[in-house]
Amino acid sequence: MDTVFIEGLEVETLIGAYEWERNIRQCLYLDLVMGWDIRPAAAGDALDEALDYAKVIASVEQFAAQADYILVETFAEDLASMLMREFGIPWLRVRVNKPGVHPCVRSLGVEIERGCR
Ligand SMILES: Nc1nc2c(c(=O)[nH]1)N=C([C@H](O)[C@@H](O)CO)CN2
Repeated sequence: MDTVFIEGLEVETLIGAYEWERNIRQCLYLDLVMGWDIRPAAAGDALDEALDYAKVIASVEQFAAQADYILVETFAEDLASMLMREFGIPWLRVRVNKPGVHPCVRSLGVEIERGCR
């Protein structure tokens, strides 16, 4: 399956299990790989046949701005569901990187795949 990807999308959101995290906004870095047949868009050189990554970014930013989760797991699940529903994406991989959590770790988080390839 063809894919459209977005790597290292930086968003700010309310997320975390600890008390000190409930009053701040933190940065997450998101990597998205989304299944999409790119042939119709390529054949007509037509944006309206493409999975418009500018629209995906806008939706993700809106989602993150309104989100309030304890776990990165829940953030990833709900983001994946929203994108599949809103854009008709049949399969995707969502990786949520939460930086600066541990002094010995550059980044940690979760990666999920949902839907059918
Ligand atoms: N599997 C997870 N473990 C932890 C999470 C999480 O979201 N998923 N979150 C935390 C804290 O919020 C931590 O990131 C704060 O530094 C701990 N473990």
